Amino acid sequence: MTRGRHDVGPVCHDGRVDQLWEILVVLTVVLLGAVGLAVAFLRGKGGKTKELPPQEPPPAAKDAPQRKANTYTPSSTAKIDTSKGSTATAPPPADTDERDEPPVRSAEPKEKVENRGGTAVEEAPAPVEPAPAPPTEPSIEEPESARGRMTRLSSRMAASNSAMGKGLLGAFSGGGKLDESVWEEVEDILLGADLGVEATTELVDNLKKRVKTEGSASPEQLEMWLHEELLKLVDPTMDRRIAASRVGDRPAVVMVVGVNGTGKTTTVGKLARVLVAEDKEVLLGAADTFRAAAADQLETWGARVGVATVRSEKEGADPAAVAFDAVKAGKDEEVDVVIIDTAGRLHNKVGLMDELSKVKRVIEKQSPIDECLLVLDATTGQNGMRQAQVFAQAVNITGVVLTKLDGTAKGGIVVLVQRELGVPVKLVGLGEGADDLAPFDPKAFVDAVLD
Ligand SMILES: Nc1nc2c(ncn2[C@@H]2O[C@H](COP(=O)(O)OP(=O)(O)OP(=O)(O)O)[C@@H](O)[C@H]2O)c(=O)[nH]1
Repeated sequence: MTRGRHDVGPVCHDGRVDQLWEILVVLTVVLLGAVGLAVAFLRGKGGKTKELPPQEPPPAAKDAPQRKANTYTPSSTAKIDTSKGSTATAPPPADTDERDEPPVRSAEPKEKVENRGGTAVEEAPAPVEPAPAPPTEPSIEEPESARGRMTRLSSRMAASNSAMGKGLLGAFSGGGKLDESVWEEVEDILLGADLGVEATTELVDNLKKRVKTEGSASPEQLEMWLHEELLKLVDPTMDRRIAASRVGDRPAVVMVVGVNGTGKTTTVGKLARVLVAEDKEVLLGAADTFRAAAADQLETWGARVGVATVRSEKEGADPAAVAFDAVKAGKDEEVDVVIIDTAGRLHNKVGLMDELSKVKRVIEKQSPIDECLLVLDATTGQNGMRQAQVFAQAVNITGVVLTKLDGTAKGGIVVLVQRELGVPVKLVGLGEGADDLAPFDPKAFVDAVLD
């Protein structure tokens, strides 16, 4: 028994131990299961994509300055920022995991990257091979050189003035039979072309004299004399140079005046192009503060050829103050020439003339005015001449720009205006194109009219 008990004893003891082990195993399994569930639960929760707060735009985009209008800031440079399109930089890395990769240059222009704002990171353009920078977008136009423009544009003058030339040559085609009716016809044609009474009489008288001296004349001979007499009237001896080079240690100052609609602002823009083509440093002054859009128009003209514009952001600002600032800036920046656009319209004529005189006086506190160009619309004929006289009383006109000569058969206005004002036509506008302004060449003009 004892043995049995003894025998049984250990068996009983072993059984309890087994039970204890079973309980322990079950407990362990339950505990592990609970831990597993907890971990799974936590994982499941944390495994979901965390909603990120809205991303800030990449620093490059956020901090990049807004593209400024081409407005001159006297304290900084007179040149506009011509680097548009040339400073394209790689966008910031799309993901922190990729930061170790070498920086690449974005194939896209910087502007586009900036415009995307916060989404730029996710939509970063595919990097391109780190290669030489892509060619920059040409943002500055290269204006046509002034030389040869008259030749290019003379066909436009010929087209509109061919009636005058054809009429004159037709009148003389009879050769020797030059009776009074022929001379009257010639006079009518010249007067119709706005040559003016004085110049017309002079030309006809001179031709009559030559015919009288020679006894008779062939149509070819008459054509040659007509050419010579017209050229004499247009006067190739006048100095038609534009004062656009530095005078000593200051820039040349060019003031542009004229009635609104004659093409003044357009002419200032075109003139800037002519001068840029001649490697001049130009600064524009938008002193036409009467018409709100005039400064924008001028600024756009300038920006096309990399020329800055001094302007006021305030509509109706004092034009004299703008002109003063422009000339001062031109001096500070040591440009070659400052061109000032002025208003052509005010509530009344006296007001306009007073304003122009004031602009002139105020500019002269900074610098003498080297050139004062009057812009005249060739299509307005005698009416334009009356306007010219009014301007000539307010400011000292040194030259005339005759615009829209492409659209008129009245080319004789060139002679008339020079005679009435005693100043040369220096430039002619022969179209709406940016480079359709040419230095006036008397011979090319007469050739275009008669050929
Ligand atoms: N056909 C032709 N059109 C021209 C010429 N010059 C200027 N124009 C046009 O004339 C119109 C008036 O030009 P603007 O420069 O705005 O005239 P503006 O004298 O400055 O006018 P305001 O600013 O109102 O004083 C524009 O449509 C020009 O394109 C030219 O030589 N030929």
